[in-house]
Amino acid sequence: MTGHHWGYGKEDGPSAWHKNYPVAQGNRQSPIDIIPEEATRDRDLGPIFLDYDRCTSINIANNGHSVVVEFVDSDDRSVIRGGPLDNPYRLKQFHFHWGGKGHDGSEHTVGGIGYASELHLVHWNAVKYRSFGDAAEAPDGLAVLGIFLETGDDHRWLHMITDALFMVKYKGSDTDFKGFNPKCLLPSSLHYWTYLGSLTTPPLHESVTWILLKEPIIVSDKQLGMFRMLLFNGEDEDERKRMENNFRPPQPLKGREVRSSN
Ligand SMILES: NS(=O)(=O)c1ccc(NCc2ccco2)cc1
Ligand SMILES: [Zn+2]
Repeated sequence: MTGHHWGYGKEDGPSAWHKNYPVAQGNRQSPIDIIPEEATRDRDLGPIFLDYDRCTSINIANNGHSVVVEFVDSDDRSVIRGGPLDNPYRLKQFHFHWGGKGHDGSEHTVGGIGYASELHLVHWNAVKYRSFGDAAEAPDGLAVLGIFLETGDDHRWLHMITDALFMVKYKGSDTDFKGFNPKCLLPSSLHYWTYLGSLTTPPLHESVTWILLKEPIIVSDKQLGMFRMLLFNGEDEDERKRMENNFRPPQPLKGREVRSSN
């Protein structure tokens, strides 16, 4: 891996990340396999609140690892709060992880079962830290809301995203993406599992309070197939590598507790 280039291939994929990022073998790595019957039902664990009504999306981009929608995070206009969180955390971006055609591509698994895809809404603790970068290096710096995607009928709002993917086919491309509220991507229930973990891609910082919704959203095979039109490589590179299987497999639990909302 020249420099700190990493990917999802045989040579630069998750099994090689520890060479440049030794924390890959740390004690609070993500994702994990969630075993529902082993999760602790914690009566003190209240509901989460997603105040996204004044959220401001900026753009959609292909960063060579996933497709990312970024938000204005210079004030508390869109935050997640409650549940396991002691402060409100500001929404910074969301992105997806997915598999190859007919293959699962979620990062977390539930009772050893994967989903077709997983959506991550990334938030940072702006009460305690001055920037996302600083928060990303702190044990209570980030909160990522994970939502599983299961295949079935078309998702009524996902087309807003899939319609824009042709504009960001190549690594390093981005385009305006204003007025998108991720509330439209939530399932009906906000019941969740939560545990202390890490970023699931390098730099793999152990700074994430994970909040995983139990109820998946339903998207169609066709919609998911649109994500596979994206490429890992830039327009200038001669090799065309379809962006798929951009997920890290489950990591050792190392004695961590997984809690369940009521
Ligand atoms: N898949 S995820 O939700 O755990 C996730 C979320 C955000 C980042 N950001 C990468 C980063 C953080 C600091 C510098 O660069 C990486 C991974
Ligand atoms: Zn992610």
